[in-house]
Amino acid sequence: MNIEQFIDMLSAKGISLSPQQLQQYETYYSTLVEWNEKMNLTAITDKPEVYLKHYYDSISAAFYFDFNEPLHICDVGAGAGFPSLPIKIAFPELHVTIVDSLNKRIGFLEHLSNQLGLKNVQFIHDRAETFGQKKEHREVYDVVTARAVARLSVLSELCLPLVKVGGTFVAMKGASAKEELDAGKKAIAVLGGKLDQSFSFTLPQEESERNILIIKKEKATPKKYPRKPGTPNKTPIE
Ligand SMILES: C[S@@+](CC[C@H](N)C(=O)[O-])C[C@H]1O[C@@H](n2cnc3c(N)ncnc32)[C@H](O)[C@@H]1O
Repeated sequence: MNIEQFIDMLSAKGISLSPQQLQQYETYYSTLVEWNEKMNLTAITDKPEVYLKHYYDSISAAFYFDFNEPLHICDVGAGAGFPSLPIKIAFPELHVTIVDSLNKRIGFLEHLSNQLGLKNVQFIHDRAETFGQKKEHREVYDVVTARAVARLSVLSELCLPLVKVGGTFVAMKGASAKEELDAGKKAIAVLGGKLDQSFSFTLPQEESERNILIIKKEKATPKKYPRKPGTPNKTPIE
């Protein structure tokens, strides 16, 4: 996907980008590729592929969920910033907290955020299992996002405790979404969530299936979740 196609396809979805926002995506790309030489951030480095499989794919969540409000989102296991940073560039009013268990990636995100001049972003080095037990992060986020982090049953245990009651967990999944949903139904219910809607689509210019699951937080998550890493006999809630 070249930049003109990126602009046109987003515009067709009602998302228009200013020259400054387009410059931010360009700076994101050059910083990502530069730091990727020193550390493992992404296997995708070809520019049109980054625009399609990282930026456009990340922003596709906004085709199904309205980010056009000053919501506070938490992105669990964002790695090199996906999906939350492409979304933040497109919707600058958002407040974004990223939690990732790999400190090197947090270092990259801090540098990137300075390069991009992002405001209202926070990067935290922690495991979601411990982060979600901290009072200041538990059940406070309007929206929690996650892409390519874990199976839905496990991911729900990491993400739903962070969502405030009435808020939303947006899980970005591949072709295994239906099977993961079947296996994850119990976990979602135990953790206080309920599947509201799911959307299946393919990215432009390629065939692989994408699924966006919109899971509403209906009631508080029991205090024992998320269980700590190393909890004896810990198996997914399935
Ligand atoms: C495969 S990468 C995906 C990164 C990004 N979400 C994307 O779509 O490109 C998974 C990321 O999740 C982080 N991660 C895995 N388990 C985690 C946990 N329990 N708590 C916090 N971060 C975690 C890893 O450090 C890694 O950066």
